[in-house]
Amino acid sequence: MTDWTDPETFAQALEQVETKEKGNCFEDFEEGDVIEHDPGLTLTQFGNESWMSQTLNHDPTYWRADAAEERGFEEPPVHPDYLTAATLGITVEDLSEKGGYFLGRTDVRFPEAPVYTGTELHVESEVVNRATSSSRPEYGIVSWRTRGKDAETGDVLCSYERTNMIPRREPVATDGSGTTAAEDDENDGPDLPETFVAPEGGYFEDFVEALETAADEHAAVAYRHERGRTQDDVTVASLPLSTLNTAKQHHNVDVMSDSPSGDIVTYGDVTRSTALGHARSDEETWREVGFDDESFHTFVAVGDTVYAFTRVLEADEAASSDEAGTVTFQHIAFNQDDEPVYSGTRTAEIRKRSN
Ligand SMILES: CC(C)(COP(=O)(O)OP(=O)(O)OC[C@H]1O[C@@H](n2cnc3c(N)ncnc32)[C@H](O)[C@@H]1OP(=O)(O)O)[C@@H](O)C(=O)NCCC(=O)NCCSC(=O)C[C@](C)(O)C(=O)O
Repeated sequence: MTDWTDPETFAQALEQVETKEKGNCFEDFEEGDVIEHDPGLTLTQFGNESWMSQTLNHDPTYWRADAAEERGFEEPPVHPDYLTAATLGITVEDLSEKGGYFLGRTDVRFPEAPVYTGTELHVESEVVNRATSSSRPEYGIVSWRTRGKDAETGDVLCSYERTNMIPRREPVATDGSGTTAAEDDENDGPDLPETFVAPEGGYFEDFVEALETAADEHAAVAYRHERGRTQDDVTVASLPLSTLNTAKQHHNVDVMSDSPSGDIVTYGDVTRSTALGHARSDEETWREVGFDDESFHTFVAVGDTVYAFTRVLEADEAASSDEAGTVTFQHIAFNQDDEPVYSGTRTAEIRKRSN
C-alpha cells in the first residue's frame, strides 16, 4: 500500500494535485463589477484596543469613559484607524489575497457620528479602474471603491478608493516606460524653504499661529515626532489577521521569500496608523474627517522602525463643533534610514484652547 507520508511520494503528490486557489488575479476584475465581501466582523473592544495600543494611538477619548463622555460620546468609540483597517481587511480575501502590494488610497471619509464597539461591519467594493503596469509585466494595477457599512442600519461608516498592484495570470509585454527614481533625481535638486516652524502646542490656535509665522518668512510649518515603533511579529502578522486581512504579504514567509519584498511586510494600515499615532500624540485631536493622496513608497518589514514627520498645510475655523477648528496636514512615515515609507494628507478637527 502506498505510504502517502513518505517524503518522496508526498513531494510527487504535491506536484501533481490541483491547488485550491484563494483570491483573484488581475484578469478576474472588470470595471463596474460590485463585490459583496462575505467576511464581516464585529468591531470589538478587544480588536479596537489591540490596534490602538500597538500603533501608539493612546488618546484617552478612546480608552476612558470619562474622557469619552467629556467629548459627548456615550462610551469610548471605535478608533477611525481600526475602522479603516477592518474595512480594508475584510476585502482582502476577494480583492488582494493573490498578492501584489497596496500602492495607495484616497477619499477616505467617515461620517460625523461615532461608531461604537459591537457594530457589525458589512463591506462591499466596486472595481473602478484597471490598468497595465508599464514597468512590471507580471502585475496589473486595480482600483476599487469600498464602503464599510453598519450591517444593521446600512449606514456607511467608512469609504475610500484604494489602488493595488495585482498579479496577472499571464505576464504581458509592456513598453518598459516606467520612470526610475534615478531618472527623477537627475531633474531636480531639493527645493525646500529656508525656515521650518513648529507649532508651540497641539491646539488649533497653535497651528494657526505657526502658519501665520511661516507666511511672514520664507518658511513652512514642518516638524518630526520623536517616537518610533520597531515592527515585530505582532504588528506585521497579528494586527492584519485581527482584521481578517488574509494577504500573504503579512504572514507567509515561505511564499514571500520569492516576491519583490523578499519577506513579509507590514500591513499598510499598520504603518500609516503608527505614524499617525506619533503625530496625534503631539496634537489635541477632536475628530478625523478624512485622508487623501495616500501612497506607500517602500516596504516596511520586521525590524524596521516607523517614525513620523508632519507638514501643516492649512487651518480653517469651520468645523462640526465650536470647540474645534479644521487643520489639513501632510504626514510622512519614514524608516530608520530616513526613507519615506508612506505619505498622505489628513484633514482633522483639532480642539480649540478653552478660554
Ligand atoms: C510596490 C513597489 C515595489 C513598486 O515599486 P516600483 O519601483 O516597481 O514602481 P512604482 O513606480 O512605485 O509603482 C509601480 C506602478 O504602480 C503605479 N502606482 C504607484 N502608486 C500608485 C497609486 N497610488 N495609484 C495608481 N498607480 C500607482 C506606478 O505609476 C507604476 O506604474 P507603471 O508600472 O505603469 O510605471 C513599491 O511601490 C513599494 O515598495 N511600495 C510599498 C508597497 C507596500 O509596502 N504597501 C503596503 C504593504 S502591502 C499591504 O498592506 C497589502 C494589503 C493591504 O494587505 C492588501 O492589499 O492586501
